[in-house]
Amino acid sequence: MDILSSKTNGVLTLEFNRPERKNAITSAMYQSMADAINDAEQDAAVRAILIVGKPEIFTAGNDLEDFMKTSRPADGSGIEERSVYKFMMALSGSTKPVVAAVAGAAVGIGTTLLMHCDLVYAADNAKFSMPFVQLGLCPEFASSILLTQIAGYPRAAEKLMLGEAFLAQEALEMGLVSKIVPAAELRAFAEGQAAKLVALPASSIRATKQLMKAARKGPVTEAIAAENKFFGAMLAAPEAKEAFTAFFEKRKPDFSKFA
Ligand SMILES: C/C=C/C(=O)SCCNC(=O)CCNC(=O)[C@H](O)C(C)(C)COP(=O)(O)OP(=O)(O)OC[C@H]1O[C@@H](n2cnc3c(N)ncnc32)[C@H](O)[C@@H]1OP(=O)(O)O
Repeated sequence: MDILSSKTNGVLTLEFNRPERKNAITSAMYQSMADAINDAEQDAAVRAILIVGKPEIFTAGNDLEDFMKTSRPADGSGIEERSVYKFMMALSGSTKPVVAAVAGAAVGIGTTLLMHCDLVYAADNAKFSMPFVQLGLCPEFASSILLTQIAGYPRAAEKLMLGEAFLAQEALEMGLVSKIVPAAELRAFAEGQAAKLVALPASSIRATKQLMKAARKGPVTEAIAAENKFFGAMLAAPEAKEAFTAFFEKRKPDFSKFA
């Protein structure tokens, strides 16, 4: 099972469990997380959701083999049928509070998804990156506007254009994470925070989350649609093919031949 899913004491826990591939996320993994979150939405016994990885890796982002294999319409149409979209819509639309605990690398969508969670805890070994441009791609799932809101334009531009990785302390300073926790304590700490949410009045949590997210709902939906139009075309373009091939050939990509 590449995603471990369990419901215990009012918490749905989703755990990335593909360490041999650095928890890279396949279509099947997105689908299984989407199903679990949608199921939790209908289950009054679930009062919080916790997303975790392994102590050494949160996730290496979208599986690059999946990116290479999957052909999509270049105009970005049909996004609703894709499992990554189903997962991100389930996550960003969830009325339950979502806690994320990040240890090790959180790459690409691994960092993007955090912007759709409520409480984000980082281990002191956490490392974030959004190397979309390095892959010949562009930001997705509203990271183009959410990171800008969180971190301010110049810092967001540095992270989204240069795609350089940044550590837990910088993520805390820019407002991407709620707190840094020693790596050995991260899981227990995040579970404790989720347990606190479970004990609080669910209706108050729901209302608070709805109010806090209301202003960004429309812009997020619009950004996702706009990003997707670029993303679909870029995924099929030679720049991305060169980047994916270079990754698996363990060499630097050569973009010099593309205008
Ligand atoms: C819509 C969503 C968009 C996105 O999410 S875009 C982002 C896509 N992700 C990436 O570009 C990250 C690619 N991976 C990495 O950069 C590195 O990995 C890490 C920094 C995460 C870890 O580096 P290290 O510890 O040196 O591990 P390793 O030797 O590179 O990886 C171990 C095995 O895991 C496979 N793997 C790693 N990431 C992915 C991936 N994203 N998709 C598919 N496979 C992946 C490798 O190939 C390798 O495999 P083998 O042992 O056979 O050489």
